[in-house]
Parts: sequence; structure tokens; C-alpha cells
Amino acid sequence: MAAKPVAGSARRLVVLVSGSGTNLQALLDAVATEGVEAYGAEIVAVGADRDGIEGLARAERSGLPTFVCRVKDHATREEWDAALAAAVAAYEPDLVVSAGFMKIVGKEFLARYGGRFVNTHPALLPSFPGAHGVRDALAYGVKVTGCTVHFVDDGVDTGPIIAQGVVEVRDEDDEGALHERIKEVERRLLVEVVGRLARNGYRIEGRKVVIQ
Ligand SMILES: Nc1nc2c(c(=O)[nH]1)N[C@@H](CN(C=O)c1ccc(C(=O)N[C@@H](CCC(=O)O)C(=O)O)cc1)CN2
Ligand SMILES: NCC(=O)N[C@@H]1O[C@H](COP(=O)([O-])[O-])[C@@H](O)[C@H]1O
Repeated sequence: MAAKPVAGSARRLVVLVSGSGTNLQALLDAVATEGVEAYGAEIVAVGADRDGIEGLARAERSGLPTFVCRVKDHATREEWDAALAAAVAAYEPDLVVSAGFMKIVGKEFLARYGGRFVNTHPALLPSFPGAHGVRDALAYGVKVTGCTVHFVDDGVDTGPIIAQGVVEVRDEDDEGALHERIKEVERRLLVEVVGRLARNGYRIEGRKVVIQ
């Protein structure tokens, strides 16, 4: 993994959000509690595809720079993708983390950040990819589901899997209740995975991710 140290050997993270930002908060808390050096990474900016979300407010309360890149402000989806890539690039990240970022990125973004763009998804991939992983798993009637942290490729939730966490489905679950229990596991998993990637480095061998 290429290194652009912020402090010592810590990696630079840009986090992308679209909603409440509790996964972002878990990363912020881990860096604050453990310290940049011990955690191995520092969040240098937070980006979003929309205004007025709690995820951006969390970043602002932490004193972090934020940016918003909205599809509707660009003539084409490709122009939006290139603008998002440029906005992220301004912060020279080593890793980009999609923490509830609800937009599919395209060629330009992946040309820059392929192999360095981590997503967290609220289902056990390859089952139930897409924007409604929790709803789809519940509708299918699965008895266990969970979350997947993976590298992003040019498919939708098809990239190499880094780690997964399992959550049991309860008879009384609705989408909101199940998603909240998944997010409890997901936040811990994301913090652990991002820290390990940052501290140890990694390589991607086909579909296998090897953390060194
Ligand atoms: N090229 C990729 N981009 C992204 C991936 C990915 O695997 N490949 N993962 C996402 C996150 N994601 C689920 O984990 C996800 C997000 C959004 C969608 C989706 O259908 N988005 C629609 C808009 C929905 C909305 O705005 O509410 C869209 O992009 O037009 C599917 C999966 C991060 N990006
Ligand atoms: N397919 C993408 C997707 O569904 N992402 C999901 O959005 C939630 C964001 O929560 P948060 O804003 O509280 O971190 C998370 O559960 C994340 O996996």
C-alpha cells in the first residue's frame, strides 16, 4: 500500500458518507481513543453526496474538513464521478472508506482508488448486494445475516472480501431493528479492519485479501 504519512507512519483516510454517520463516528472515536499512531490512521476529510446529513455534522464537530459532491450538480454521472475523485484526491488519502456512502462510483474514481477503496455493506456478500441489503435479506427469510467489509471494484458489492460479521435474524425483526443490530457489529468490524489495513499493510491476490 502506498504511504503518505500524516504523523509518523499513520495512513491518511478520507471517509465518504450519505446518512447518519455512526460508522464514521466509530472510526473517529477509535482514532481519538487510541491515538493516531497507535491506531495507524488519521481521518483527514469527510465527503458526502448530499447536504444536511448527520454524518457531515459529526465531521464538523470533530473539526474535520468536509466536502459535498452531488450528482445533480454535474451534467453527467461520469462528470460527477471525476469530480468526486478530484475532491477526494485533494486530501491525498492512502485509503478511502465508504461508510454508508449510497452512490456507485465509476471508472475515474476506481482508476485512482481501486485497491484502496473500502466499503462496508449490511449483509453477508455475495448475498443481498445493493442499496437495500437488510430489507432484501429479511424478505428472503434468511436466519443469519450480517455485514461485509470489502474492497470496491467496478461491480456493485462484488469486490474482494476483507472481513465479515454474523448477526442472527429474530422472528420479530423489522428492517430497522435488524439494521441496528447489524450496525453494532459493523462498527466494531470496520474499526478493526481499517486499523489492521493501515497498521500492517495488505495485498490483494485475486479475490483474496491478505493483511500482512
Ligand atoms: N463501483 C462501486 N461503487 C460502490 C460500491 C461498489 O461495490 N462498487 N459499494 C457502495 C455502497 N453500496 C453498498 O454497499 C451501495 C450504495 C448505493 C447503491 C445504489 O444503488 N445507489 C444508487 C442511488 C441510491 C441513492 O442515492 O439512495 C446510485 O448510485 O445511483 C448500491 C450499493 C459504494 N459505492
Ligand atoms: N449498500 C450500502 C449500505 O447499505 N450501507 C450501509 O449504510 C449504513 C450506514 O450507517 P451509518 O450512516 O450510521 O454509518 C451501514 O449499515 C452501511 O453498511
